[in-house]
Amino acid sequence: MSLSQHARPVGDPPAGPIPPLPAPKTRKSLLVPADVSRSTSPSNLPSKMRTPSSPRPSLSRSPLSNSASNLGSPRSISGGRTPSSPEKSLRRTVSIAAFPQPPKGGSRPSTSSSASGTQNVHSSGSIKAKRDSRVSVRTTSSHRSSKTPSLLNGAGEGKSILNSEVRDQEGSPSQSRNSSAQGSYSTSATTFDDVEDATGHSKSISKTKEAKGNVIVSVRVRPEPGGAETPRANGDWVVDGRRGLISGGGKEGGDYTYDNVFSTQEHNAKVYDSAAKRLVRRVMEGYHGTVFAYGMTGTGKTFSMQGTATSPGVIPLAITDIFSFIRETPHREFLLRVSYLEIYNEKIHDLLSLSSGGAASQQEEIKLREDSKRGVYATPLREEIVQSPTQLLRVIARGDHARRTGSTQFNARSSRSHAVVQIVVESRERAPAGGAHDRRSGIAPGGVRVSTLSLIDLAGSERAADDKERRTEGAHINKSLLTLGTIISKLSETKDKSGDGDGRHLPFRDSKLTRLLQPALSGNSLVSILCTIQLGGATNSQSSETMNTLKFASRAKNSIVSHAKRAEEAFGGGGGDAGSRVLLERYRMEIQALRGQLENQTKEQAENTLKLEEEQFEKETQARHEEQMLEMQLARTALKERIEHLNRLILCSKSTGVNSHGSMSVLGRFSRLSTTDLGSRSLRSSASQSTLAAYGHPLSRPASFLSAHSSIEPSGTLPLSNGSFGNEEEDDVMGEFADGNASAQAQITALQADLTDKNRYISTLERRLLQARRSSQSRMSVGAKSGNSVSESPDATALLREKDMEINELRLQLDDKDRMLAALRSAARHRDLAHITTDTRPLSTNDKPDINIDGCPLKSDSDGDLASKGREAEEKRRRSMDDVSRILDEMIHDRVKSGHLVKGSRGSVRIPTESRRASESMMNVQGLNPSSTPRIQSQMETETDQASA
Ligand SMILES: Nc1ncnc2c1ncn2[C@@H]1O[C@H](COP(=O)(O)OP(=O)(O)OP(=O)(O)O)[C@@H](O)[C@H]1O
Repeated sequence: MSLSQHARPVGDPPAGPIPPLPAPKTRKSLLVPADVSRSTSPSNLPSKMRTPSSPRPSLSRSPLSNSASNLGSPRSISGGRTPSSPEKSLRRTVSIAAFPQPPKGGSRPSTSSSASGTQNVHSSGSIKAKRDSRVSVRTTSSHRSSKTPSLLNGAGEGKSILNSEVRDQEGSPSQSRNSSAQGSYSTSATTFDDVEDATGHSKSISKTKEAKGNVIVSVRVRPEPGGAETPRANGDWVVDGRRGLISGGGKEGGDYTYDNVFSTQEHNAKVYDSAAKRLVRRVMEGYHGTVFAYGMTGTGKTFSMQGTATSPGVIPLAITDIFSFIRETPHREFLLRVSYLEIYNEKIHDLLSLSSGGAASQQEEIKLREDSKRGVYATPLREEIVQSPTQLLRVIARGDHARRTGSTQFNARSSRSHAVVQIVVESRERAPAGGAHDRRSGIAPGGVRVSTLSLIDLAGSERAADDKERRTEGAHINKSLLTLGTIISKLSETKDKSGDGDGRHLPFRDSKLTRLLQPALSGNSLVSILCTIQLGGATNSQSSETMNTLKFASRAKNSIVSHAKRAEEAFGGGGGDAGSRVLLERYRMEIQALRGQLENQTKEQAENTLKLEEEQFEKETQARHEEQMLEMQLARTALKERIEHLNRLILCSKSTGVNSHGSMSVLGRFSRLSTTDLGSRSLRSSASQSTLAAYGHPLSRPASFLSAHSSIEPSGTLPLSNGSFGNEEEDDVMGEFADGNASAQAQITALQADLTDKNRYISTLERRLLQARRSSQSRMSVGAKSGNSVSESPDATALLREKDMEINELRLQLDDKDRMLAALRSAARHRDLAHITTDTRPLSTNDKPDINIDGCPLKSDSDGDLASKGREAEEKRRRSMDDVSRILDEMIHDRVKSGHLVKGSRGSVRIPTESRRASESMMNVQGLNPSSTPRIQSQMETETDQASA
């Protein structure tokens, strides 16, 4: 929420509560000058620096000469003002020559050329800078000693200031920044040896010192807006960055010593290096750390914490360092999550959940809870896991955008809330079993370590505001800061009494800010407090705020004792909130679980693929079988047709084979059977025999014999001559046809019966085909599962052999049929010959046929009539025989032509090999038992030979 700018006349009397001011423990030295004019230090204001809230017309501004050309040479800076009086030009010196150059290209400025020595804020409004003969251009404001184990690498005692020469050699880090191998942005401070960790003990360091060293208090003096000189009204102030000393402030003032004092020329990079860098690295090693900026509104808290694009502040530099540390620590893995909240009017808002407009009303109320492991924490709070500095900076920038700001008397864009960035660092050894102990970081292998870095930009204290909204905000801000001040004061009292400040009786709950800061203030965390002041405050309230800030900083330095310990390593498998909070471990477990799932899925997939392949194979097999079935069906149809055809032929032959004397039965064409061996079985019966065997019927089924006639077409029905079959059966049959009318009826009946028989036969064949297919299928699938081909299976081989045999049998049967055909032809010829003989013999009454050729009883007429009728009948019969022979010849010719039959050398016909192949598909037809085949074959061969002869 951006609030409208509110201009307020300078010099309004302060209003609102101010923190109580316990007597500072620092010595008071300087006299308060009656007329302190503002003097200003050079300000290297970055281009994107915020503009002051309102110009102060009362201030005389004098842009300070701060060009690079001024660097390196002592100079006296004279502002636009004339010094009011020479006696107020006090002894202060400032190494103006060491003022930093403006940052170039957005990179962090080198602080090697930063100001050092003392800075005298001259009452005359000018700054006299004298180069300290002993001191180089380096600042001496921090790092008293690099060989102490504390956060400061030195005693936290503000007054234990070492000789500047020593500090220059040892304590002050090289200000140059360089890029690491990975291109990371690191400072010289990263190369500091951690004595405590390297040696593994800190025997020589007293506990108190260490505890004190875990709290850093720094004061940063903000340059006057627009480079104006410090007004003289507030007395002379001496800022000695090298000694960490600020002294002055008139009779209210005194000498205040801190861990770091940053003069107006110090850049953010320098501030970070001295005040926060070490703490940040400690956080990466497992300590909790809190950095907060405290000070009056407009003094540069946000500037120090956030910085600008050209001069990044503590937060972006900490982020850079966090990722540098991660890169430099390959043996550990890290997980970072960040949250960002603000306390506005004593309410907590999640800045990462807020839209840029700051839709706070829609948010769930965020409360503070306390947990033995986590300490005090806000919930529910959005946490974002970040993987890169850019990502982290973007998240924070989003929060910044949502933060409430408004215009105050001293700051056009004043933060109206306390903002807390929390970066939770989870880390663990990459190879827990490896045992590679990192000496530099001192991190032992184990579980997950969780530490928190809190970066807090407090809202500025403000005494008065005209605007109601500002007043409300100011009241809340002041109340929380007052509580903070109270706690700090009480901490020092408690410490003085009991020796430790466990905070049992401290009013942490009086404000959300102090509640949130409780773990840090109670000693669980490393603490760095950055107090910002503006020495050239034109108003009483400003100078009083400055004094308050200085006193607060002093109290904090003396009161807060930190016993921060490295966070214990937690294992995600363990219960409890702490365990469940360890995201790194949880993620690792999740990854493991997911990996397991993935493996299972891969297995399942493989199984499914196998199944699919099997199914595919089965489908293919089925398709093959269907093809085979079709082939078999075709073959069956062909066979059926052939049987029908042969039956037709048999009927023809039978009808033609009957003569009036019965000397030539239907089988008479087979001369041996019909004339010489009437008692023997006819070919028809032989054929039927095999057919019946195939049916599984007993041989004694006359109907089946007749079935041979069934397929004959009514038109093709031939009249039987008066004759009988050579056996009883045949006689009976003949009897049926003896009468013309009856014979038609009988023929129909016989045909129907035959048809039934044939159908039954066909269905039997179909059944067997089906059975054969099924058994073949099951065998094939068994073969496929066992990985063997069907042909390799002994069952399959046996089956094939069986089928082969059946095929052979079928072939033989077909041969039988062919031979029968040949025999029929031969019989027809024989009968013709016999007929010629009959023609020469006179007909006698005895010879009269009982039936005519049509099968009708002959009428008893005169002899002449009878003779003539007999001749006619004979003539008819001969014609019909000729017709039959012709038809047979034509059929055979057709067959030969079409390749279904092959003519032998002696005129015999046989089935060609190719045609036989078709019958191979009948391999599954089981039960066609050619038991009589050899005999028939021999008979037929004989007949065929005779016929061809
Ligand atoms: N060290 C500095 N060098 C240059 N400019 C500074 C410095 N400190 C502060 N400023 C400028 O002063 C103005 C106010 O600073 P900033 O907003 O950081 O103050 P603040 O303490 O955060 O105020 P508030 O409490 O009202 O938020 C900004 O324009 C900022 O750029």
